[in-house]
Amino acid sequence: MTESTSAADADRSVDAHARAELARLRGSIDNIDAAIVHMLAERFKCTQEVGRLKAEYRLPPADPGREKEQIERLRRLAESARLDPAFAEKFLNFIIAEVIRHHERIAGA
Ligand SMILES: O=C(O)C(=O)C[C@]1(C(=O)O)C=C[C@@H](O)C=C1
Repeated sequence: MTESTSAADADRSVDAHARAELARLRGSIDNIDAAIVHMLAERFKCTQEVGRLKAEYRLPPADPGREKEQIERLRRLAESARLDPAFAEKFLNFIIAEVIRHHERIAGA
């Protein structure tokens, strides 16, 4: 075997290793994304019920006091999980904004 052939072999095996690692990590990412979708679907099932309850009892769609507690709790959880708390807060606010839109639609129906 020549020197250049063995260098090419080494390159190919690094490529194969990198491709295998990428495929493995992407497999886990796909599983995590699926879990997130399922968890969000369950959360929205609960909030749809909350929306119907609030509409029935003429309660306001948004509850800023509850949101403040949720954000404080989620920021603490994020910190202990080494996740950026600002990101966790933004993510929760994004979800809650969508929930409030659903509540408003239910109340207006
Ligand atoms: O807990 C409620 O009152 C809800 O309507 C649910 C929820 C949420 O998605 O967590 C949404 C809107 C409120 O402002 C607070 C919390």
